[in-house]
Amino acid sequence: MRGRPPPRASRNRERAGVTADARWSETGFAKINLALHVRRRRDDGYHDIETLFAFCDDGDVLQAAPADAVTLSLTGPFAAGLDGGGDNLVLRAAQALKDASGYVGGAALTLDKRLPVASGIGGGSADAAATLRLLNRMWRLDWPAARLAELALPLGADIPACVHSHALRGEGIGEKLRRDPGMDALAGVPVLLVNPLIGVSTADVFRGWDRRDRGPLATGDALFVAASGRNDLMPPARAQVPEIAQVLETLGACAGTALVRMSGSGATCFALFEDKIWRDRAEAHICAAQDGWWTLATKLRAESGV
Ligand SMILES: C[C@](O)(CO)[C@H](O)COP(=O)(O)OP(=O)(O)OC[C@H]1O[C@@H](n2ccc(N)nc2=O)[C@H](O)[C@@H]1O
Ligand SMILES: Nc1ncnc2c1ncn2[C@@H]1O[C@H](COP(=O)(O)OP(=O)(O)OP(=O)(O)O)[C@@H](O)[C@H]1O
Repeated sequence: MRGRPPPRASRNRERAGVTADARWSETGFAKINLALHVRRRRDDGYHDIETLFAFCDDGDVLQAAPADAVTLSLTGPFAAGLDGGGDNLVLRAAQALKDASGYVGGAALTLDKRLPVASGIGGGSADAAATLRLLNRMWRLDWPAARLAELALPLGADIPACVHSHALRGEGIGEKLRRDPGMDALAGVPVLLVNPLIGVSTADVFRGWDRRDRGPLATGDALFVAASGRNDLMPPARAQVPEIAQVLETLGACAGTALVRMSGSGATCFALFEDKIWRDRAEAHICAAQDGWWTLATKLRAESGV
C-alpha cells in the first residue's frame, strides 16, 4: 500500500523552515511489566513468557517533519548514551514501514531521549512503536494497529505491545496480546519508576534464568493478577546488578504502596501507589537520599486507539 503525501499545510510549513509541527509528535510511552513469568526456553533461544504489560503516561518524545529521506537527531538527557545511526530502533522501524508500505519520501525525525537506555522499561521498543504510529499518520498509510504490531515484531519482542501502549496480557515471546476485562481499573494508578542508572542487557538476564518454570500468571482482575504474580527475571538481574535489591528495599519501605517490583529485565523498579500524594512523597524522599538514581513520577495509561 502506498501512502499519500503529507497534507499541504505541513509541506508549506516545512518550506518556511518550521520543522516542529504539533501534529507530528508521538510519545514513546514507558512500559512496565506488572508481572513477568518466564515459562520455557525455546529452541530458537527466545523464551515463552506470560506478562501483564502496562504503560505510563510519560516517555521519550518523537517529532517528525516531512522530508525526502529518513533521518534522526537525538536530544534530551539520555541522548549521549545512544547511537543515532542506522542501528537505532527509530530508524529501523521507519525503514521497515517505508519498505513494507512502498511510501515514497521520508521524515526528519527528532527523538527527545528522556528514558534511561537498557533499563527494562522498553525505551527502544517504545521509540520504535512511536515511530510506527507517527509515520503511519504522517504518511497517511492508515494501517490498523495490529498490522503495525506484526511489522514490528522482528525488531523486538516488546514492540507489538508498545504499538498499543495500554494494559495488555502478553504471551508467546510477548507478541500474543489480549485485553482482559478489568484492565480499565489500572488507568490512572499513580506509579513511581526508580532506576539506579546501571544498564542491563536483556539477553544476558534471560541467559541467567534458572530454567525453572514457577507456574502461570493468574487470570481475573488485573490488580489481582499483578499482585499475585512475580518477575522471574529479577533474580538473574539482581545477580548482575546488586543495586536492584537496594532499589526494591527503598521502594518497599515507602508508605502507601500497592505493589513494588522490578520491570522487564531491569534494572528499573516500580511502585504502584494508592494515592499520588504517597507517590510524590516517596519520590522526594528517594531523590534526597540517592543522588545517582533516576526517578519518574507518573501514572498508568488508559486504553486509547492508534
Ligand atoms: C524482558 C521484556 O522486556 C519483557 O517485556 C521482553 O521480553 C524483552 O523484549 P525486547 O527487549 O524487545 O527483546 P528483544 O530485543 O526481542 O530480544 C533481546 C534478547 O532478549 C532475549 N529474549 C527476549 C524476549 C523473549 N521473550 N525471550 C528472550 O529470550 C533474547 O535473547 C533476545 O536476543
Ligand atoms: N531508540 C533507542 N532507545 C534505546 N535503546 C535503543 C534505541 N535504539 C536502539 N537501542 C538499543 O537497544 C538496546 C536496549 O535498549 P532499551 O532501552 O530498549 O532496553 P530495555 O529498556 O531494557 O528494553 P526492554 O524492557 O524492552 O528489554 C540498547 O542497548 C540500545 O543500544
